[in-house]
Amino acid sequence: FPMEKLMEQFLEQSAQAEENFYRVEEQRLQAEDRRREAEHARELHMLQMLAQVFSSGRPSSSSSSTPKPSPPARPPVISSTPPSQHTRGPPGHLKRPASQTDSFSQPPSTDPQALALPSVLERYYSLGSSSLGGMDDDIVSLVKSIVPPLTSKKHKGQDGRIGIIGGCKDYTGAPYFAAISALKVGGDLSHVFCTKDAATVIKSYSPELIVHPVLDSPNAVEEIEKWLPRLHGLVVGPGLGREDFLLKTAKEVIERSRARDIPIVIDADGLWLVTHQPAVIQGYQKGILTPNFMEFTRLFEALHHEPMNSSDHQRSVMQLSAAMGNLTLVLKGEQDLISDGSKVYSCSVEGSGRRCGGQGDLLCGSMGVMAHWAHAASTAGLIRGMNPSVVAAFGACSLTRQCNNQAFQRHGRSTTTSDMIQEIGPAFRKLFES
Ligand SMILES: NC(=O)C1=CN([C@@H]2O[C@H](COP(=O)(O)OP(=O)(O)OC[C@H]3O[C@@H](n4cnc5c(N)ncnc54)[C@H](OP(=O)(O)O)[C@@H]3O)[C@@H](O)[C@H]2O)[C@@H](O)CC1
Ligand SMILES: Nc1ncnc2c1ncn2[C@@H]1O[C@H](COP(=O)(O)OP(=O)(O)OP(=O)(O)O)[C@@H](O)[C@H]1O
Repeated sequence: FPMEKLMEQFLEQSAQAEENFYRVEEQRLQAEDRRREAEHARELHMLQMLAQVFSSGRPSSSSSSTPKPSPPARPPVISSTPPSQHTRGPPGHLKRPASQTDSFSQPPSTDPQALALPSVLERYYSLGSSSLGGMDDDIVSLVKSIVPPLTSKKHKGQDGRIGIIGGCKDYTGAPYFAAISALKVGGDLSHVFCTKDAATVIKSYSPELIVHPVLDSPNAVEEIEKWLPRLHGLVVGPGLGREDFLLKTAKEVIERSRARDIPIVIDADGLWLVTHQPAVIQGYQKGILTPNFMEFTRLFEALHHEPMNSSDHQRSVMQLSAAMGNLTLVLKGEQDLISDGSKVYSCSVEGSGRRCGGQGDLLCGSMGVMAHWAHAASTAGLIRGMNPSVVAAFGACSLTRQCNNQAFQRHGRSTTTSDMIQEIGPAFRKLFES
């Protein structure tokens, strides 16, 4: 019947049309695959180039305890520079401060690969900070590798005996925060060397701390020096105050700790001392300074005898670190900028908008322990190609910010540093043990 024939034709035509559709769709998908593969290969190539640039710019970890000779007059131009120049792309919290001068800029390039590099770098960094992917992943895995395993073979003290130089009549909270944070991160013993009138107060906060009321005694340096052979790390400054006698004691303790090759983190009033006498720590590769913006500006202007260019923090951090003899420097802020004078690392782990006092004490206390772990790991050959002080700084910054984030989720506006300290364990597990 004609009707049957028509139907047959119709079915044939629709089968044909369907086949054509699938053929075209398959071709389209194959073309898409080829395009993706080409893009992937190009990015891989760019990342390899980037890795080469980074590895050629990395400082040697073997130089950890040897003071470097004279610092370069101008920080070297290295791989971290391009991200500071890009103007499009990453979300606000990932952006590097834009360079205002051209002293860090590369000459214009006609090489297509070089032209493509900024966009890959941009992607590389934007993968980085918020998700702990990309470059942050590399450093986070280094931080993981310095964390000592918990085994039944160890005795008390092996995972870190940390000394805090600070605590006076006015400030008892700061040394407590630093010392308890050192313990909560995984250090075994925390010693606080404070003034007599601060000691009972600090002891009463916590039975976990060992408190020595010696900082204002006439033979303070000798009293503290007795403990130095037992200490793995020193944190100088939280709640120290600025009295001349206390600063003089702190200075001599730093010098004697340096002579013993002990990692030293300097914060708060310790930075006041460094601002007036930079030589006390200059060139010491196991030293880390942790200034907030105010402390950084003071230190920068003292060393450079000129106002800081506050629109290019990245450059200023490199400059100051170089002027301090390639000391590791952490400029705390919306992003923490970490540099040992050769390049700048940014830690942007999400924190919160809550800025209660004492967060810097948590940071420097935990950094004291991590500095010990990082240098011990470096000596054991566990981390290569990266300055151990930078690894420790990055670890402590990530941890502090993560604690801030977690505490804020629970307590919101009423978050205090004590709430953040409660979060050290879970935050540490999340970042470094998962
Ligand atoms: N519970 C305790 O015991 C605690 C004790 N602590 C101990 O106190 C001691 C003194 O330390 P410190 O930081 O208050 O002194 P200092 O450097 O003179 O700064 C003061 C001025 O700087 C400014 N300013 C600060 N940050 C800034 C920024 N990011 N960006 C810009 N500006 C900034 C700010 O100026 P303002 O905004 O008020 O005009 C502020 O007035 C030290 O021993 C420390 O350990 C603390 O650890 C807290 C918990
Ligand atoms: N705007 C910000 N956003 C997110 N985190 C921040 C911000 N500012 C500082 N932090 C974090 O808070 C920590 C302490 O930095 P802060 O600038 O409060 O130090 P500080 O002023 O020396 O502290 P303290 O009150 O102990 O003296 C750092 O680890 C930093 O990462």
